[in-house]
Amino acid sequence: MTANGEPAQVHLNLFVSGCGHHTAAWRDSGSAVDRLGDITFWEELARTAERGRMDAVFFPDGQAARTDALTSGPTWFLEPLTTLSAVSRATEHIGLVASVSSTFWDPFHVARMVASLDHISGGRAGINLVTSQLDAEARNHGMDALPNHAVRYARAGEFAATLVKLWSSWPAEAVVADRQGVYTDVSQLKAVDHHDRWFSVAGPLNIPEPPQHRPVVFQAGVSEPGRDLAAAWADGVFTVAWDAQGARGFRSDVRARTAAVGRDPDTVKIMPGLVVSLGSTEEEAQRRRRHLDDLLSVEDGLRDLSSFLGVDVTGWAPDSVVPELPPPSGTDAPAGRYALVRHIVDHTAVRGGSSTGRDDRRRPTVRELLGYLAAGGGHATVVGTPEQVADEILRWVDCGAADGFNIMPPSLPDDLTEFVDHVVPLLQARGRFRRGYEGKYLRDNLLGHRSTDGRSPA
Ligand SMILES: Cc1cc2nc3c(=O)[nH]c(=O)nc-3n(C[C@H](O)[C@H](O)[C@H](O)COP(=O)(O)O)c2cc1C
Repeated sequence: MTANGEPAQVHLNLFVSGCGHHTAAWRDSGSAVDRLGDITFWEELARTAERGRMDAVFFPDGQAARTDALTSGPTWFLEPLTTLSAVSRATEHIGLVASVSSTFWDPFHVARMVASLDHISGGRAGINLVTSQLDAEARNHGMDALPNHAVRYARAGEFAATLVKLWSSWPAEAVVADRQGVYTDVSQLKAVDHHDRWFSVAGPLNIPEPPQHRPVVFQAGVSEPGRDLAAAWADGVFTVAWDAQGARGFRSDVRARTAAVGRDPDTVKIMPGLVVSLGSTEEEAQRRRRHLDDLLSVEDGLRDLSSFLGVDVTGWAPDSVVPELPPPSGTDAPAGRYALVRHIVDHTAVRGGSSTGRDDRRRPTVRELLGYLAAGGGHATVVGTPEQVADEILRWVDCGAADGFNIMPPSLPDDLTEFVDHVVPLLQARGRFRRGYEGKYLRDNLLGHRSTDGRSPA
């Protein structure tokens, strides 16, 4: 519910990933595996998402070739800000969001590139400010390993503060463009003069203020410092949640932190990922999904699962229900991964229902578990009819678990097209999703009129 008692509007982003979020999607005969370097593929996806009136298209990013995984799939992608510059010319309304690493980038570069994208797109740029995750990335940027978590987040906070100062350092009003001879009223320029622990930036930015004033900032970390970073600086949070209960706790915590720093919690939109497989019946949706799961290498999947669990499960039969999980090994297995597998096995409904336990009939089979891990690995998953998917989206929003979702199609473009053609109209018919873009800017469409000037937070 909104403050005036209306049911809340849903927000939807398209979260792109190669041929789709299912790691075996590229092997499907109709996949776009030969188009990953072809800009028209990405333009078409963005146009489909725009036809579905989605808030934004989101391109994740990383800074290392995944040589460990390159044999089993195309894990590369075009550099997102470059790609989005092209996509902006093929679209008119949809927001354009790229991940940017505060660990490897410099705030002046990012402020300049994102301000440029905001100008090019007429006010549709956004970033997902991440702190990066792999030592392999650090080794491409003059480091032996990633800085520790606390250091990464300390730098991220200073990075965000510097970005915001840079974006407002050459106010739009200062550009007079008087052909008699005055281009900029330099008395209105604001020195940045940021000299702190990580960055030393004199400023001002060498581009006038972007149309949105402040391009939209998302954040995607779940740790305490990640949540605090979101509370201080973000307009939205991308998160991962297997069920509504966990998501609800996370959302209320981020909202409380946002209020504690003096910002209106409604100006931070919490958007978990949602993996959606559709069919005109539940059985058809299940069949589509099983088709992708059948393309997975069971051998590779069981090897990865063995490392998650810290015990050898390579002998598990693919089509049997997952056996009782061995206890955590205590030493070898990453605790978060073990907990995730345990949670999926214990809380998953199978018959093609939802990951939330609504249709809880039996535990998943080994192949189904590998499929859940292979498509979004821990993000909420719905396999069902358009009505079931729309119901699930509204159930999460109405119980305070989400403001909307990052839609993660298992296979692209087909699962996106299905979503846009069959789920979006249902949400619109129920009065819960826009039929046209309300605003010119991403910030307006995501946040409504609350912060159109982009000059908050306090
Ligand atoms: C939906 C989503 C998208 C993410 N995208 C990226 C990305 O593109 N690049 C990246 O390095 N990290 C990405 N991350 C990882 C996080 O930003 C963050 O670095 C990670 O969760 C560790 O931070 P934490 O300890 O605060 O959770 C993403 C996380 C989520 C949930």
